[in-house]
Amino acid sequence: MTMPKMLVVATKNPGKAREFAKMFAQAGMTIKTLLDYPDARQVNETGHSFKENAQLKADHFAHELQLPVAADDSGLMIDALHGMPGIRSARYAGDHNDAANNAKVLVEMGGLPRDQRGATFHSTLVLAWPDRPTVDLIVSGEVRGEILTVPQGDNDFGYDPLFYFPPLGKTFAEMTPEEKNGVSHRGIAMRRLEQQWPAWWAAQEEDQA
Ligand SMILES: O=c1nc[nH]c2c1ncn2[C@H]1C[C@H](O)[C@@H](COP(=O)(O)OP(=O)(O)OP(=O)(O)O)O1
Ligand SMILES: [Mg+2]
Repeated sequence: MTMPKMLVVATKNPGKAREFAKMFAQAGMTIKTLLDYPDARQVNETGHSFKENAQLKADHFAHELQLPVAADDSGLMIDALHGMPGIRSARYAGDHNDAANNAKVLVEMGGLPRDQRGATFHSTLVLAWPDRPTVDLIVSGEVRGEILTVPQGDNDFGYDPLFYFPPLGKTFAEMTPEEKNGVSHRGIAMRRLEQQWPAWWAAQEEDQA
């Protein structure tokens, strides 16, 4: 079976792009992202679950680019907010404004004590072959943590400065890329994808031949 040296990850988020570049490099692959295809037609994330949105993005961009594509839909589910912002994480307080989103989380959680600040980061990854939406490969990963009352750390990706991971005693924004990939929702999903994609890929290529 022949795995490609290059894969398109259908994301416009530079934080995700950075993490995927590193993780795929370890698997011997380089990636392109939507930042490399500025003219690609966009898609609205109208799904009702991480899985639906990841599938929507993967299928749309596989068709649009006529290439195999991986997509990630992810977000933060806060216990005390009944799972919000969840699939609305990117647009919780305004479109893709990380600072405003973080500020809104802090306001909504008010002065809740530490034992009521639990949260889950979720990532669903979908690998899609152009125009064959029924054979998507789907994996997911989750990690538990606590929402701090004050942001901590320099990594500027999304909710990372608020997400404290007790086993390492720091927030995702205070971790090295290796540390974060080692424990994160996206890292877990990625390792599940790595186990499954060679067989999946071979089956798609066989189908095409
Ligand atoms: O590891 C993470 N560390 C911090 N924040 C994170 C993480 N993972 C997801 N998040 C946040 C970012 C965004 O507010 C939302 C994802 O929304 P989501 O639609 O999947 O991504 P996006 O719109 O930023 O980029 P795109 O859809 O082009 O991949 O959750
Ligand atoms: Mg999005």
